[in-house]
Amino acid sequence: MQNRLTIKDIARLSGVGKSTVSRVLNNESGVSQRTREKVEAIVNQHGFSPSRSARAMRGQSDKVVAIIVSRLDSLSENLAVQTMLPAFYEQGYDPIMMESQFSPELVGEHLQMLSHRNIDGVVLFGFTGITEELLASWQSSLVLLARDANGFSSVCYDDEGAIELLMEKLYAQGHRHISFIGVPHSDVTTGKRRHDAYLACCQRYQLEPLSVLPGLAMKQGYDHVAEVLTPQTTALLCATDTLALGASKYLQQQRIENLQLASVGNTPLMKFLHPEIVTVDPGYAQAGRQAAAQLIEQVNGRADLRQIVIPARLA
Ligand SMILES: O=P(O)(O)OC[C@H]1O[C@H](O[C@H]2O[C@H](CO)[C@@H](O)[C@H](O)[C@H]2O)[C@H](O)[C@@H](O)[C@@H]1O
Repeated sequence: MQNRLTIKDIARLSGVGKSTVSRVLNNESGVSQRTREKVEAIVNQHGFSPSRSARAMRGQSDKVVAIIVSRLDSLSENLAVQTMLPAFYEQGYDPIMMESQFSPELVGEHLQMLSHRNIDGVVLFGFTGITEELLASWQSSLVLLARDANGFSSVCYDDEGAIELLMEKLYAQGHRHISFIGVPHSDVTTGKRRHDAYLACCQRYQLEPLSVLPGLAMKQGYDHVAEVLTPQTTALLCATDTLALGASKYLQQQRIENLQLASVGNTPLMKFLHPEIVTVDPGYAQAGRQAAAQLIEQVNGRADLRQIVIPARLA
């Protein structure tokens, strides 16, 4: 019933004009107490709420934001979303969740749909293939997470810093044969930046690098870890906790016990299963909070576009 009634119907049922109903709905002055109560009674009786399009035409906000994650099963993205949601709720925003599956086409479709729905803003977990052109009309109402783009607000992780901290720690522990399992360079952040940082550290510490870059999936960690294990290897640096979980299953099955694992993530699952692992916290929780705060400030005209980088820290 709620969706079928229009302001015109409420006006007719209340015996007043449309503009009076509009004033009551917007809590504006110029309406007598008696009329206000009469209109409110009709509104409540019929569970009426003005349509999205009517509100949009009046330039009013629905206080709805969209969060486009890349994968609903990503541990790291979930940690960021977990702090983002309360930050939005606190400010009266209803978040809706969508998934891109790393497809720029799907992001384009989602954004097009959202632009028809009077959405206030979007937090987009960015990835390789997302272009400034694709996001062009969202400049003031979008915050990118995990990736930056010219002319857009973003909250990024310090990929190089995270690897440097881990390499420093492993080197200080006496490891001189540190292998690396990561993600292909087509993925600029988790892939290229983390691997390049590993190679640079190997050069700095005069270590022989040995790496394999299978991808983001746990099974890939399991399937490929053997390729970087030699009789000399004493430590294995994993670009993500998920890869480390896959690798550790392999090590367990093969009863390889004297290898120090290290990874970027510090996710609760990793801490629970492998408290002995050396991890770096890239700041997923902080990133979620900051992205939500930036978006809210931005869409309310209280903040300029900002590029934020969350510092990594040893856990
Ligand atoms: O295995 P996960 O818990 O999913 O963590 C793996 C990495 O996920 C994130 O990076 C990936 O998604 C980003 C969008 O959120 C994308 O920009 C990046 O290219 C992907 O690799 C996260 O940013 C990394 O810190 C995680 O290590």
